[in-house]
Parts: sequence; structure tokens; C-alpha cells
Amino acid sequence: MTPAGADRGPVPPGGAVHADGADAAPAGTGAGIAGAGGTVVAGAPAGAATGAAVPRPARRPELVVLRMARPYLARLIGAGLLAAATELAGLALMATATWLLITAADLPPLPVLTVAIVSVRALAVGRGVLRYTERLASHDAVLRLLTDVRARVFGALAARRTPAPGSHSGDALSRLVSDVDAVQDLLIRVVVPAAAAACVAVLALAGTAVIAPAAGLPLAAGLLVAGLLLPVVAVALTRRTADRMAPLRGELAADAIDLTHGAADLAAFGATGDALTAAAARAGELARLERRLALTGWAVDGTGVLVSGLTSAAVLVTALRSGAGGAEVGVLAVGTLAAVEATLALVVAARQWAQLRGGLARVAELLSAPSLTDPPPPAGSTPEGTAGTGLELRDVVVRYRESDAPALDGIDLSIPPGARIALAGPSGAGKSTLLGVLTGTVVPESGEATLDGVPIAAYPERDLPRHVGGLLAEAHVFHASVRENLLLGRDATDPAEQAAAMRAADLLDWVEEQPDGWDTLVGEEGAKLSGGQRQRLALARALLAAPPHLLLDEPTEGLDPRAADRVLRQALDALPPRTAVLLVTHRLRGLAGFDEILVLDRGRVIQRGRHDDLIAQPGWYADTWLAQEAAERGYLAVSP
Ligand SMILES: Nc1ncnc2c1ncn2[C@@H]1O[C@H](COP(=O)(O)OP(=O)(O)OP(=O)(O)O)[C@@H](O)[C@H]1O
Repeated sequence: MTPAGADRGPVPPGGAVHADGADAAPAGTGAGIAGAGGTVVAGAPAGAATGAAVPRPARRPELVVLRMARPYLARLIGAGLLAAATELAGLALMATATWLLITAADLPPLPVLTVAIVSVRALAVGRGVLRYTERLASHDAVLRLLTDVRARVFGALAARRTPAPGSHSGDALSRLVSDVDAVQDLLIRVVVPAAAAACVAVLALAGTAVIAPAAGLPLAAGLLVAGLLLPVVAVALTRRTADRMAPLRGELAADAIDLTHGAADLAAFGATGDALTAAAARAGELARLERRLALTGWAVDGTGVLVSGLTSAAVLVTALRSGAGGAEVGVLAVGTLAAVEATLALVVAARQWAQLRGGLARVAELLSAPSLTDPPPPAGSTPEGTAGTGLELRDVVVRYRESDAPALDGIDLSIPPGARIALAGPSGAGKSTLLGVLTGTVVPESGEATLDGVPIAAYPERDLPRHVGGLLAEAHVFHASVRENLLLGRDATDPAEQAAAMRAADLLDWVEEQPDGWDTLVGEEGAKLSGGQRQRLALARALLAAPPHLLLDEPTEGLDPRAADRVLRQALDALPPRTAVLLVTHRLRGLAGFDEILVLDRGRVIQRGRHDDLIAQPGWYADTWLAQEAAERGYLAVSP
């Protein structure tokens, strides 16, 4: 069964496209999968189960990111001051050394000479020490901030039940790694150096105004060009190229994951060459953009050097004209070179900023979403409804695209507490879509979908999985222990409850035979388990989570007929009597005790009733029942 809305979601009433589908969250570790407050629904496709609203694009991504830096503001200001002190020490070193060179020949008084020599040494050593301390301070602050940002980004990615169209695990990985690095670069390469450069420019102007006021004008002009005009030009030249690079990096990361995880399938279908060519084309495009950026950078840097030389010459001429002494003129000329060079850091910062904007916007978008680590919504935020009336669908219509036929067309369904309802029907009939409507991941175009009398859409996304959830299509098994996988939907449980859920899923004997027992690691995506074991582990997880409305999507897929019958019976028997069950199944055995069976075809209910009535009337159900019985009788006759 396909996960509903795998690439694009249905069209909600306003015509806006609702993105939905399964987005693989980064493979969880034991710590990563538990979720917060047990709100993660058992068995849901990773990242598709629960969590925050779809993040809106942040208008000022830098501000969103910088707002997170508030706890580290003092450290960042300290780093900025140290960076400014480093630049000023460099400027003072150049000026003092120049003064020394020019005046030494005139034999100035020894104490003055000694002070100048000691200053040069102190500034030379001090500059290195200051730079080192600044790096320590800025990295300390930034690494602390990155820890917070990464945790928030991970939380937001894991919480997404409505990922952006086309996004997948490689993209998520890229967001978690390279986009978050953009936050580091924003502070270390943009904010701190830019603040230091602005500081140096102001102080250099003040110093020049004291030595030779007339020279202040050309210096101010040079500093404006270097610190304002060139950065603006640099951003204008790099912006478009840089904007294309962040998503391209995301696509490349996705390519890498597809090529490694999908290597066997690509090889089996002879598609490896094409996939490699497509990835190489993207890598080539990225390299071309990088080259273009480097070329632009080279041109802007060259212009900066030119501006620095011209400003220095203009200061020199103006100072000479205003009658300044030889040593002062020399100090001003060299000091100007140092000041403009320091200010040119703003050009580098602007270029960096232009390149970081894409990544920052993507991070800010996620940071703007409420995270899994946010405190649960206050009491009362869950809608109060008609307690205990259960799930209801009234005349529900779902359409994925306006031009498409409806995936669900006028569905009426009532699932009161304790009800046992089954959904059957051919492939593409709309079964997953219906589950998507009940879990709030698919928005109907019209009709009503309610839980206890309240529209499902009114439930906070974090809350809904506590009421409706279970084993959904393509349940993800995490690279963690059996116990951690089992407890995904619960904070902690009694070991007896865990054993009961595993027994119902026919997996208790297996886990007890393992040398590491409940701590057995199941491998990435449950690679160390068979397909049937993976499905049963996901089923046990759903049974343990036991939301009052349990959805079971093909819980016995991959099991032989005898095991399938046994596991389904055990699973249903293990549930509390008031738990309502909606079972999606291709296999019609075991449905005899169900209160109602709906047969869907092309989005419509074509048959509904109890098993005995449905097999007695002509139609899809009876035909399929007979065909399955004949096939299984044949299978059982030859199986040991
Ligand atoms: N994300 C989507 N975008 C566009 N169309 C979709 C999407 N998801 C499902 N559909 C379409 O909606 C219809 C119902 O699909 P759905 O996955 O609900 O069927 P299903 O009964 O669960 O099928 P199966 O048993 O094969 O999983 C199909 O025609 C399918 O192509």
C-alpha cells in the first residue's frame, strides 16, 4: 500500500496545495526515536507521524537565527570586541612601525624610541594572542548555539508530517548538516568580522581627523566604498548564483543517499549509469556555480585592493597639501591601507552572507515551526467534543490534483469506540488516503472528518496521535534496540505489557532466543530482521501504543497464511474492548467477526456489510474471497 500523498497532497478547499506524505526523518538512534511525551505514533512512517505544523518560510531568516543566539549574546559581544581589538592592534602595529622607520634616522629621544620599539613588539605579539582569544570566544559561543539549532532543526524535521513536496531524507540530512553550518558561518564569518570592521573604520576616521583633519574626507570616501558600495555590489553579483547553490547541495546529498541506499535496485534495473549521470550533472552544475562565485570574488577582491591603494594615495596627497609632517603622512598612508583592508572584511562578509542566505532561510523555516521539544500544549488546547462518539467521516471527498478524479468520493464512515471495521479493495482504491484523512495528514476537499464530534483538523498535530494512530504503511524500524523500537509510542511501560504486545505479534519467542534479548539491535531500517519480523515489530509497537482508535494497515503483510491468521487473531484479542480498530487488508480471512467491512474502488464504497453477507452476494468481495480461499487451500495443501 502506498503512503498517501507520497509526493503531493490533495487540494484543500481554497485550492492551495497541501503537501503531505512520508518524509524519512534521519534514522533515529535510541535517543533520537523516543519523541517527546510519547506523542510519536507507533508504526507511522518516520517523520510522517506527528508533530509540528508545516513551517512557513521565514521573512528575515537572519533574525530568526540570531534570536536563538540571545543566551550567548555576552559571549558574542566579547568575541566582537576581541576581533575589533585584533584589527586595531594590526592597524596600530603598521602605523607605529612606519613611524619608527621614518623617524629612526632622525635619532629621536631614546625613551621615545624605546617606547615605540616595545609597542611594535607588544602589538605584534598581542595581535596573535588577541586573534587566538577571539577565535576561542567566538567558536565557544557559536558551537553552543549550533547545539541548540541542530536540536531544534532535528526536532522540526522529525516532527514533520507534512514535508515540502519533493523533500526526502537526503534533503533532511543536508538541512541538518550544511544548512546548520551556515548558522556558524553567519556568526563567525559575517557578524563578528563585520562588527569589527565597522569599529575599526570609525576609529581610523577619528584618528585621522586628529592627525590631519583634511585627510579624513578621502579616507571616509574610501571606507564608504570599501565598506558599503563594494559589499552591495558583491551581494548583487553573487546573490543569484548563491541562491541556486543551497538547494543544489540538498539535491546532491539526496543523490548520494539514493545512490548508496538504492544501489542494489539501481543495479538490478540497469539504472545505475543513468543515476550516476544525473548526479554527476548536478555535481558539475554545482562546480560551475562555485567557479563563477570564485571568479566574482576574485574580481571584487581585486577592486578592493585597488580602492585601498587609491584611498591611501588620496590621503597621502591631501595630508601633504594640508602641511602635515613627513612621519605623520607616512603613518596616515600606511594606516589607511590597514584600515581599508580591515574594512574590506565587510565585502567578504557580504559575499558570505549572500552564499549563506539559502541555507539560513531553510534553517529559519524549520526553527519557526514548533518543535517536538516544545512543552506540550496547555490543558484545554485539545478540542473538547462529544466525548466518546469516535471517528466519523461524512461525505468526504479528497482530490490530489484539481484535474484528477477524486481519490475518495463521498465516503461516509462511523467508527465508534470498540468497533471493528475493515477496509478492503483493489490497489489504488483509496485505502491509504482514507487513513491519511483519519490521521490528519490528508485534508479533504469537502465533507467532514471528525473525532469525538470535533473536526480532525482542529486537533493540535502533537495531540492527534494519542487518539488516532497505529501501524501505518511502510512503518519505519529504527536502527536501535528491539525495546527502543517498541517503546516509540510510549514513554515507559511495564515489561509484562511489552511482553504481551510481542507475544500477540508472535515475536516474543524470537526476542527471548536472541543473545542480547530486548537489547538486540535491529540494524538500519531493521535490516537484521526479516520482512515479516519487521512488520510484526511495528505491529507490536502499535499494540503497545494502543491509541483508542487503532489503525492497522496490512499488519500481517509478509506472513504465510497460517501465521497471518494467528497474528491477526492474537492482535485483536490483545486490545482493550473499547479500542476501535480500522483494519486495512488485502486478505479477507479473519474478517468474520468484524462489525462492518467496506470495499472501496476508485474512491467510492462499492460494497459494505458483514463478512457473511458480503460473501453471499455477487461482487468484488465474494470473487476475491473465493479466489483467495482457493489459492490458500492450494498453498496449505503443499506446505509442511
Ligand atoms: N500523493 C499523491 N498524489 C497524487 N495522487 C495520489 C497520491 N497518493 C495517492 N494518490 C492516488 O490516489 C488514489 C488512491 O491511492 P491510495 O494510495 O489511497 O490507494 P490504496 O487503496 O491505498 O492503494 P494500495 O492498496 O495499492 O496501497 C490512487 O489513484 C493514487 O494514484
